Amino acid sequence: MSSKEESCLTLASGFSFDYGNLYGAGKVTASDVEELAEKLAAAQKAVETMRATGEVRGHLSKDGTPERVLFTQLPYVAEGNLNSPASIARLKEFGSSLKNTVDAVVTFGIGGSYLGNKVLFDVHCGEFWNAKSVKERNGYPKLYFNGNNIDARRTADMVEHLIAEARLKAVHGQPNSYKVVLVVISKSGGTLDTMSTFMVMYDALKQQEPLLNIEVVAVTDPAKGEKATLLGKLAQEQGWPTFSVPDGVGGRFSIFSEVGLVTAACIGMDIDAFLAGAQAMDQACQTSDIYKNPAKLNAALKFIAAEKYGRDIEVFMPYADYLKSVAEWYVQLLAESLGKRTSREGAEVFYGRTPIVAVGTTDMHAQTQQHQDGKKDKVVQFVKVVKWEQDAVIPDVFPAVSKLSEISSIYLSQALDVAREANAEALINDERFNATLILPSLNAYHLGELLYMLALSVAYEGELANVDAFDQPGVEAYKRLMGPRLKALKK
Ligand SMILES: O=P(O)(O)OC[C@H]1O[C@H](O)[C@H](O)[C@@H](O)[C@@H]1O
Repeated sequence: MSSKEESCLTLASGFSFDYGNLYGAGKVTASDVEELAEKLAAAQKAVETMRATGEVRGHLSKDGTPERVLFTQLPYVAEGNLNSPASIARLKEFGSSLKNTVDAVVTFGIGGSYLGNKVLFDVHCGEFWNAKSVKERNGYPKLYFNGNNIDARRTADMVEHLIAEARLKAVHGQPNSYKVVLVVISKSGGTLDTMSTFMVMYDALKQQEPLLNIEVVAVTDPAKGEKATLLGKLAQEQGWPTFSVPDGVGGRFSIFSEVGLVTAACIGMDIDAFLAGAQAMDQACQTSDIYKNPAKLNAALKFIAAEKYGRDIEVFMPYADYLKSVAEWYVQLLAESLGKRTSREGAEVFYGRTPIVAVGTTDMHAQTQQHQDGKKDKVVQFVKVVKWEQDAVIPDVFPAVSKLSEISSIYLSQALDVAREANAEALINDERFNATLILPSLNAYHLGELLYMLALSVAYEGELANVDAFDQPGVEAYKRLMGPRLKALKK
């Protein structure tokens, strides 16, 4: 099992996990994995139970009551499920209703209410979406993100920018027709970052009426009455349409729920393909054979790499600019799921692998020195895209300059891949563990596979490390200090 060809798990779709530089002699060995057999069998059972019933041993909600974990249901669109045919149809209708009628959408959210949405935007829209014409955007609106920080300058800039756009439209003969939809996303419904920037922008843009028209959509916990979130109550009072962050789906798993799908709908991304990719991955991960189950294998190898070989930093390094946000999404997933002070029985364990964001080739010119020569405490997780939709050949524009002429006639994607391969090989030549996730192309389906595999992987690793992968009690410490200080400021 240690030869290169055997150390690559490939699914029917072509999605692969190449773990040859993480597994074998001098790396995590087959006997390391065998030694873990008992824990792996228990983890398999626990994940199966979670999938069937939502029950996860020891998992409690913020208020200390047992809470189900339901994200594994999200890829399955069915009557009575969290994503039902009716809910998906409603999302699509919402997306269509924006076409050629809404100029810009601003989504407000942070953490799990932002990071996944940014991934979908980057992969579907790329960097220049907002600079494209309505026709080039297929009628869909421009899309901006806010609330993912409390940044006064950027928030003011965004207000100014939207007003300038509305004025420009007026100058071009369409006065008072600029329409903005503010999509406010918060599971808890009261997050400072999200709500403060929303309130600033809502007020500033409202003051510009009728130059601008504002509509608000809320995405929050669907509880009604007394239990409704602050955002939910506000939406009810103001008559704003709402979408749900369902019970049992934590923020960092919510990309497959209406949280992520509402953004997908706003930009015309293929929701069905995205969920189909996630579903295919969920099915692939139902086998107990670790060498056929990508999420379980990833979890086991990384867990052993950390516990036995001290490699408890994971550098997530896609070779693609538009996948940088996947690395940022993964930071929350790994940090909040596995960075835990105590085991499920309450003993201090201080578990966790520290996530680092990197992008190839960019960070080969910045971080790689450290990965290659620094402490041997990392696993570098590469992501490779096989087929690029656009791919330029480097032209021989300066034939007299031999160094430049030498790289001509090569595709940019080939140069990128050679760089990745060389990086991976140089690292493993010095026993620096790495692995590569391979996407046949950058589309909604393979993105669904990738994100779901990573989400399910932390569920397995939580079991192996015996920590609750679905809470985040550590984030309450600063919140307890912050609350009274905010109140004091008001006085
Ligand atoms: O969706 P919200 O309730 O606004 O929460 C946004 C984020 O807030 C906190 O920081 C939590 O630690 C995150 O897990 C969560 O994703």
